[in-house]
Amino acid sequence: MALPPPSPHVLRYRPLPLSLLWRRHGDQTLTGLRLAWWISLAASVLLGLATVAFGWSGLPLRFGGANLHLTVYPPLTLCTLWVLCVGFWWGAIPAYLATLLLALQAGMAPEWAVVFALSNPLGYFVLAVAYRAAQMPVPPRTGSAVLFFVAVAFIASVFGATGSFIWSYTGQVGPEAAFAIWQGWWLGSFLQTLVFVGPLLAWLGPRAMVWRDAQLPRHADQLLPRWQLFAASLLGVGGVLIFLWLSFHLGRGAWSALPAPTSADDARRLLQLVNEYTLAVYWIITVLTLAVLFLGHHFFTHWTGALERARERTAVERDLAVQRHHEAELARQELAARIEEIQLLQAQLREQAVRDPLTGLYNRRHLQDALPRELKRAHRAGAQVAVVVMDLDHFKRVNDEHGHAMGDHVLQAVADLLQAQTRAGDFCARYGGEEFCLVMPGASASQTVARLHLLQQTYAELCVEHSGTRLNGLGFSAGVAVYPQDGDNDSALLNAADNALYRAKAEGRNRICLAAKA
Ligand SMILES: Nc1nc2c(ncn2[C@@H]2O[C@H](COP(=O)(O)OP(=O)(O)OP(=O)(O)O)[C@@H](O)[C@H]2O)c(=O)[nH]1
Repeated sequence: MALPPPSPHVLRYRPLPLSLLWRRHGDQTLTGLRLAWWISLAASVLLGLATVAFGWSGLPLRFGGANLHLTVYPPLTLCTLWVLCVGFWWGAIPAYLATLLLALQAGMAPEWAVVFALSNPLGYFVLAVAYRAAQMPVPPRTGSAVLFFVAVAFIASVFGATGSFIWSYTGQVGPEAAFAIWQGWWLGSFLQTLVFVGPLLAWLGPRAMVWRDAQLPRHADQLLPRWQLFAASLLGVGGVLIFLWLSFHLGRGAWSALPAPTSADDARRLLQLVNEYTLAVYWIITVLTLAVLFLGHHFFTHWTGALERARERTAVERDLAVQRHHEAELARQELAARIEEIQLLQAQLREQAVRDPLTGLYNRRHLQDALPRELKRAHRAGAQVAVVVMDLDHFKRVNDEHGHAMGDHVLQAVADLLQAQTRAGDFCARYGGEEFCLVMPGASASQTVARLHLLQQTYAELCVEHSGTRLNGLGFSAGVAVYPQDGDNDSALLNAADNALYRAKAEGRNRICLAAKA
């Protein structure tokens, strides 16, 4: 069945708790996993015992000019797969039991066998910590995953091969044989890991991990504790140093145990020992080169990835900022339009508050505000201000004889006339029903009277037409008061003009009276 390619985080090392062997996980019973583990445990023990029974423990091999006794240990392959695909304890326990029983069967003293069996779990511990710390994909399917796998497998093999010393010590072998056993042990488990575990892990690993993640979905990526990174680095450096030290120490022991060469055979043995001795140095150089390659590749991809992510983030933030700026500009324009609308409405309201709706002239309220201002200005300038109160004559008759609508038309016509015939700076207001007030800053009494006569003449000639009725020959009376001589404030002036108007009405209408003549 073709599997979809698993995401990189699925392929990272994620140990499962051993408690899954006896505890339920949600509604998963995980029977298959448990059964597989028990079968592996039994197989490891049987294969371990068979190693001794059938004498598989060492394969003589000539490698790089050195004679080696490669240790072959099948449970190692099985248990390493469990460690990397499922978790440390899942592989460490079968490996420990298999080695323990093997050692006892081989006749090792039980107190030594108990310690001896710890060597493989020690190597597994190194594997597990390194994979957890590096967060590398476990299946060696990419260049950096292969480099990492080889480097870590070497260091784990060195730790796992520490059992060779107990084996040599309890077996009472000489220094020369001890060196050969050590070399064969670590190299055997290293090659086994590369040749069997590597390909199996590349093929089986992704399937096992996809299955594991489907059964036991991960909740969140846990941040790795710093101590694990530190421990992994320490184990890596420590493993290389232990390997160097042990190889040199054992090599020197084997060297000094050799008798001085007296024959060609002795010289060959010496040469062979030198070969084996230098092989250790080659391995260290190889592993260090792999480690440097891995780290270089890892850091390079990490940094370029971080740079790429930062570039993408910056581009997204820049687009966002441009979009926000655009939105802010739109909002600003919208706000400006609204403010303009409000200001227009406010101006309209202000205008409505000071205007008379029928004639469009200023109303009495505005007159009360504006007249004192004009008087103050005139006071500062030492100027005169003429205030006229005018009243249409016999206006009641217009209403009575031609209707209220005609009356309104006449009022509007008077307002138009006043606005047309007043100078800029003068202003007119509707003072009452058919009463108007004209304020003429800077005008003298005579100028005002002359202007009013002109208005009277135009008004008399005016022809107002409404609903087929024409009306003309109209007149008005007016009273004039001039600041400052007729009053020094608005109400005094209006009173004086009102009184003059009263006189004009009393004297027969259609005339202009000055307050000064009272
Ligand atoms: N059509 C109309 N008539 C108004 C308005 N305001 C006041 N009037 C009328 O104006 C008339 C004023 O009448 P009066 O005060 O007797 O004055 P008059 O008839 O002009 O007489 P004199 O002022 O004495 O010449 C009344 O009939 C009011 O109803 C208005 O807005 N429209």
